[in-house]
Amino acid sequence: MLSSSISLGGGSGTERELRRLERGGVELFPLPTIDEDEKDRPPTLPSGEFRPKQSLGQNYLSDQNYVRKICDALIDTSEGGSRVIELGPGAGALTRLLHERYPLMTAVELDERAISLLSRNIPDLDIIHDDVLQVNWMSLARAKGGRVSVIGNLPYYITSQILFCLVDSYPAIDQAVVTTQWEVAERLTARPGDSQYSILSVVFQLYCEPRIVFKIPPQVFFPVPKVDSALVHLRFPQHRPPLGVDPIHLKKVVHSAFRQRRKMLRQSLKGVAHEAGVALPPQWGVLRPQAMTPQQFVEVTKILFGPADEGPPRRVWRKDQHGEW
Ligand SMILES: C[S@@+](CC[C@H](N)C(=O)[O-])C[C@H]1O[C@@H](n2cnc3c(N)ncnc32)[C@H](O)[C@@H]1O
Repeated sequence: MLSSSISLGGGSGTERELRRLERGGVELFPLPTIDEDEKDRPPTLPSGEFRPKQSLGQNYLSDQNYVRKICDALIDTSEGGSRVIELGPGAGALTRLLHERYPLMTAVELDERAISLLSRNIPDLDIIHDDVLQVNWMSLARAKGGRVSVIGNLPYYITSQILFCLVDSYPAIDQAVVTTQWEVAERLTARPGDSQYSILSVVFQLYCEPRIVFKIPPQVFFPVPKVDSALVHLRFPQHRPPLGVDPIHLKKVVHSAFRQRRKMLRQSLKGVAHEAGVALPPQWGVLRPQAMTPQQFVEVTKILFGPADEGPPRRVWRKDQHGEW
């Protein structure tokens, strides 16, 4: 049962109340109410529900302005929003507004406590109770009749892995509007020469068009994280030109090059070139990964392994185990 609620809308009174409840051993859980009259008020925090689990990356959105801004960044035109997929709805901060706009949306959540709460508060919400890393995006898009739009305030402990899953299933994805740590957003969008330029930059800029929509301050989450966040928009082009190489080979090249990011390719790709049985031409050997465009990584792969069909979408970029890069 939902019991007494207190406002999470900021102010020292709220903070004091939270600390008092915590000291009293009351389990806290930030739940935005779904009462029509309450729509524009700050979210509320009923006691007696459940405590945010750090192990599930549960930092809940507690600021209605940001809830609205995030939802506004998604434009999906499928009928009833049937192709909108929310990852990690939690207590429903985004879900409430998304479901108003996209009544046929689907949400994927692992935490049973959140699922039972959502089922009570939004009874006709379509929920998949599963690990987001187990979602078969190709089947889901087939079932939905087309490429899907992904949205979510992501659990940060698996952000990159979730995003790599989307890349591995690129034909199934139209767009993704997701929160990430600010540093991850910088890496996704960094250009050659930037200090944040990394594997993430190369891979995501080859498969989609990543863009930072806005910065998000820590204070709009509960519990308050230690880092800034960003809303990132990834647009997956419907007709991306084929890479012209086997993505498994490309992964070998990109990973080996960035494993020794300060070294020239003639050093960092020695093992890969040996495996391919090809000597890297000297003009390529003197390059360093930090200065290479994403397309140049494709070119090096082509030189070493030859041109190839990209093959069907499959697990290439995501790791086998949970974990960040
Ligand atoms: C950062 S919270 C966001 C909650 C809510 N959308 C909000 O903005 O307040 C991340 C959510 O992802 C869920 N989650 C964490 N790991 C998951 C996984 N592997 N599969 C599905 N959901 C997961 C958590 O339970 C939590 O509800």
